[in-house]
Amino acid sequence: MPAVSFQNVSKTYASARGELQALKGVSFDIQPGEFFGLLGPNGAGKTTLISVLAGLVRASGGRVLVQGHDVQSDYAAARRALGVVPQELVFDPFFNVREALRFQSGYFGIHHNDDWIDELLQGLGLADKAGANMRQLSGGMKRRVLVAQALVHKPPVIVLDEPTAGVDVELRQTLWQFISQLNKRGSTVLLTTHYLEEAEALCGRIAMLQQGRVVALETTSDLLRQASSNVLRFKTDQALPPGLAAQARVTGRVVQLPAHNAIEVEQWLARAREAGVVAEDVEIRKADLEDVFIEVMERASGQAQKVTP
Ligand SMILES: Nc1ncnc2c1ncn2[C@@H]1O[C@H](COP(=O)(O)OP(=O)(O)OP(=O)(O)O)[C@@H](O)[C@H]1O
Repeated sequence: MPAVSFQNVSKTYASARGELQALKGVSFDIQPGEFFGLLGPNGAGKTTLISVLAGLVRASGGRVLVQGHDVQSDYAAARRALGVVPQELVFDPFFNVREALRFQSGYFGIHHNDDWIDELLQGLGLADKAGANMRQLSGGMKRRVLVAQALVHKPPVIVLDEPTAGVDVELRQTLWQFISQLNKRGSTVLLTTHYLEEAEALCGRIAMLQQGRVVALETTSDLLRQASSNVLRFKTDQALPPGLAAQARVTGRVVQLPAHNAIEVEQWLARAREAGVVAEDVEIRKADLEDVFIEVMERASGQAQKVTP
């Protein structure tokens, strides 16, 4: 049985400008023990899909099962199997950290949970903050508490919605070490993130969403294999000729061009030179998930419009 099963899920929001179809028939399964990434540009529908999974938003069509439990008709069982770390910092300012975690345990009918609470505090670098009031914690520390809260009932499926948005390197490392450990022990993880290098490093399989549709669903290694094997990168102050501009990803002075081999690299550089473009700091790097993401998004939208993750 899949850990999570999305079956033809659709969601239409009523908005001032009419109806907005945020999800258009999304179907895929996540198997037990997977570390699964859900990627897509802003507005693709990631948070909506996760909100439907968590029972916070009602789907307009289709259904979602968590370990076989329908998130609508069997809400309590589905919710118990899920640990959802929300994007926003929501917390009760009157509790200290340990009290907040005990309270959350009680919500799931779990008493005497201090052994696991201690393990969570330790694993998330919160051990010395157990007695601190939630109000006194920094944003990063609050985020750690949110993760601990989501895990307090030992859910088999962990859902992280952009957990590292705006957090420092140390918290990212602590978080990923701890979540990876839980994943090795058998937990299923569903992660949305705009940090593609994180997704590349952590996720075994990835779904990419665009405008409410799944446009790629593959193992991370298969996705990486699809990419042009290399990328030529250089800096320039000159404008690129149209032939190069159509193929290039340009960020400020930095130009990146897909290149399969040394001949293609030489051809790009020759064309740049002919157009009077002076290339500085030339380097060749391996294609990464960000390159694949951009290729997939451009292919899916059927135009050469540039999309940033
Ligand atoms: N409550 C709502 N009412 C109306 N429209 C909404 C609502 N929530 C989301 N939307 C719209 O649905 C679409 C999908 O939004 P969603 O937040 O799911 O995307 P996302 O992929 O999570 O984006 P981001 O990466 O920016 O978090 C967007 O066009 C958004 O404006």
